[in-house]
This record gives sequence, structure tokens and C-alpha cells, in this order.
Amino acid sequence: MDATFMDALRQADRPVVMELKRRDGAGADLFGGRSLPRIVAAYERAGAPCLSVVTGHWFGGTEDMLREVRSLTGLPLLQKDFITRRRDLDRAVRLGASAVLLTARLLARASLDMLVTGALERGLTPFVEVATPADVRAVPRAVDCVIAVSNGDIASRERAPADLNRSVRLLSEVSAAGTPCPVSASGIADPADAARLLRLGYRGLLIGSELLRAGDELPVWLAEFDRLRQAA
Ligand SMILES: O=C(O)c1ccccc1NCC(=O)[C@H](O)[C@H](O)COP(=O)(O)O
Repeated sequence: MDATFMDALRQADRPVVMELKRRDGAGADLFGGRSLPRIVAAYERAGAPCLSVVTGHWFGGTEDMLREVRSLTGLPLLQKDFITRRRDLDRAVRLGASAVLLTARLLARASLDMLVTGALERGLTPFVEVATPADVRAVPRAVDCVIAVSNGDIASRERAPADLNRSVRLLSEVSAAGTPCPVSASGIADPADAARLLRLGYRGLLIGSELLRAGDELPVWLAEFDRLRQAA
């Protein structure tokens, strides 16, 4: 693995972080009997620049999933979990993560500062998720962070409907914060919405449920996304 998570995403032709998440917010299975090697191979064939692995148990995740995905691919990996302490960062490194999710609305400002600094010291890209202007203002060292606008609602365990307009509303603030890599994450279900978010100025998207639900039709979903991006 040579590129950092942020570089891989910024340099990608198709800048989609493709996610492995066992269950959606309602508890529905997203793997459909497919193994991790099969899903990772499909994402690699689809040209994913980096992957996200949800280890959080709300979504059926485990650390073993991340360990196994690390053994299957050299792509940079984002660990999606509730990371709150320095020792979580050390575990992420040991598991083979290249980036860690830090959810601004769930962390006190001092904790977010400590975790962003700690992640960078360990060579991890901080992938800071925000949902409000106050969250954006709280991100330290934004120039070194991916800042992702979450369209979902983690407080409801993603059971509430996603709001893609949040990405529209927050883009200018996120860009002004100085991140080289603004991302829109969660609830992106339609190739047309995905294409529109990149056209607006997002440098990357993070998509889980819909790519997993697409199953063998993943290349079709992505081809439509590419067609709509180019049609703009
Ligand atoms: O958002 C969090 O704080 C979080 C913490 C631990 C595990 C998962 C978490 N969020 C869930 C996600 O990030 C979504 O899986 C991801 O954005 C993809 O969303 P979707 O495309 O709607 O499956």
C-alpha cells in the first residue's frame, strides 16, 4: 500500500469509497450470503480507490472483518467505528486501517483535537464526519483531514431518512475550512444523485448500502453513474 487514503481518493477516476457493511440501520442483511473475498474482489474490479469497513456492532461489524479485508487487498481502508480514545487509534493501526472515522457530533472538542492529532501522528487519515456548521467549525487541522458531510442520522442508528440536501447546504463551509477532500457520505442511493454531488464540488463519495444491494448489478449502477457524470 503506497498512497494514503486521502491521496488515493483525490487521484481516483471514480472517487467512490466503497463500503463493506454487514447490516443497514434497520438490521437488514446487506451481504446476501456473499463472502468478504467476493465483495472485495467485486469492489476491486469496479476500480475502488479505497474501501470502508464498518466494524461498529450496530451494523453487524467486527474487528475481524477489517483484519480479513486487510489480508485480501492492498487498497487503503477506512475503519468505521466509534473511535473515542488513543488506544482505539493504536488498534486501528494494528488492524491495518489507513483512515479512521471521527464523528464530530459525538466527540467533545478536546477529544476531537486529540484524536485528529493522534491519527496523524500514526499515519492515519482522519475522516471527520460532520452534520452541522458547528461540527465543521470544530474540525482541527482541516487541511490534513477528509471532511465528510454525513447525510444520515447516526443518532437514530441511520433509521431516519437520509437528507442529501445537507451535503448541498454544507459544501461551501466544508470547503472553506480548508480540507482538500470534501466527501458526501451516507444515503446515496441513486446514480443521478451521486453524479450531482460530484458536480457540485465534492471530491469523493462514500456509499455502502446501495452498492451492496446492487450485488451483481454493481457494474451497471456504476456505468450509469459514469454516464451521468460525463453528460453534465
Ligand atoms: O456515523 C457513525 O458515527 C458510525 C459509527 C460507527 C459505524 C458506522 C457509522 N456510520 C454509518 C456509516 O457511516 C454508513 O455506513 C456509511 O456512511 C454508508 O452509508 P450508506 O451508503 O447509507 O450505507
